Amino acid sequence: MSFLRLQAVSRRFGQVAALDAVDLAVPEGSRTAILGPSGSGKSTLLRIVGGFETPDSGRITLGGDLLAEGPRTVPAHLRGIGLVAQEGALFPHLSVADNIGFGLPRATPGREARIAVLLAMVELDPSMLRRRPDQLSGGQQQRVALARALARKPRLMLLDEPFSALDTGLRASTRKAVADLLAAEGITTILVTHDQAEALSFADQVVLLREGRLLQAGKPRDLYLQPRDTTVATFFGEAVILPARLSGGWAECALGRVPLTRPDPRARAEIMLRPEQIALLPTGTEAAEVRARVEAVEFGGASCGVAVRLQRAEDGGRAPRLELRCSYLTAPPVGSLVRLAVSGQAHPLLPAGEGRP
Ligand SMILES: Nc1ncnc2c1ncn2[C@@H]1O[C@H](COP(=O)(O)OP(=O)(O)OP(=O)(O)O)[C@@H](O)[C@H]1O
Repeated sequence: MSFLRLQAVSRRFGQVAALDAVDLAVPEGSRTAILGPSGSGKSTLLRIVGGFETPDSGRITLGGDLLAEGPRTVPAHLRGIGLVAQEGALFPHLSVADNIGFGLPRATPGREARIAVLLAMVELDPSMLRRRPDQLSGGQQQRVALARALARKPRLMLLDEPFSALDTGLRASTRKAVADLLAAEGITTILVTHDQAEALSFADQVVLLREGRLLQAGKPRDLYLQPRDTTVATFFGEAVILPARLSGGWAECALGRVPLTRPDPRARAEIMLRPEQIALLPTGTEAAEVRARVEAVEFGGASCGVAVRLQRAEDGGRAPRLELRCSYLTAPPVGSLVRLAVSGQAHPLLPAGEGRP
């Protein structure tokens, strides 16, 4: 059952529809990542859920309680929602202990012990309690901000790009620590991020917004392997998109006959595969094999980009060029002939804008 529910939530700023009739269901204890290009409405959505912004129309409920019905809203401090912002926004003049304990009244029994437990939960050393925020690293500051948000035992945690100021290694380890902690505590969480890989690895549900509209919501694997249309497909990484004839759950395309992820009643459609589904192998002697000529190889560390031109076209068009990947250890030379082996299924795409939820 969904814990947080948004129904037809809209918000305009002058001519701009920051959110346009967004429906969203977030199950209890789950982690949802909101993703989208700059200006797509991610922060507006988070701020409306947190109670820092008011919707023009639509309805929001949390655990059955009404939070907003159009512009009539419950104030932020009565929602039981925690927020960790991009820069942590710690109080610079307060110690770590006082930052964490900020929302706990001084007279709370066991206050000091609770602060110590919260610090341990975010895996910081007790010696840090007396430090000020400027004596901590960026990752440590974000952990303190999380501990502060956890102190009031929120029903819902909102994370607004909390890892974006951290460098790559620290970012991954902090993200994992935060994800593990929130899962262990069973706290329903919404993360706003620009980072596709972060969204796919952090969340149970990924939501893609564009221009205030929800393009697709689903499990990370489904958004990656079964995107609704080309926009969603290319947002989540490199995609091989080819025209195909469809019949009986199969696609006939320049890569041969490939099974579909689901039956599709259309006779023709574009299909999508991820580059890692296509292996580059030495050519054999089979006449039916799919062959391609290597046109370019780009070294990229662990994996190389390999551009190949298929030797066959569908319907007499120009043979497609595919951008594939392989290990630098097995990268074929430019100009050589290779065989392509497809694994998994191809996903039929809808024309842009069709069949939105
Ligand atoms: N207070 C405001 N006044 C006017 N326009 C606003 C306001 N807040 C947001 N907008 C506009 O609403 C749209 C959505 O903004 P929002 O900040 O939600 O996007 P975002 O996806 O979070 O972007 P970013 O990734 O750049 O933070 C943008 O066009 C933005 O300019």
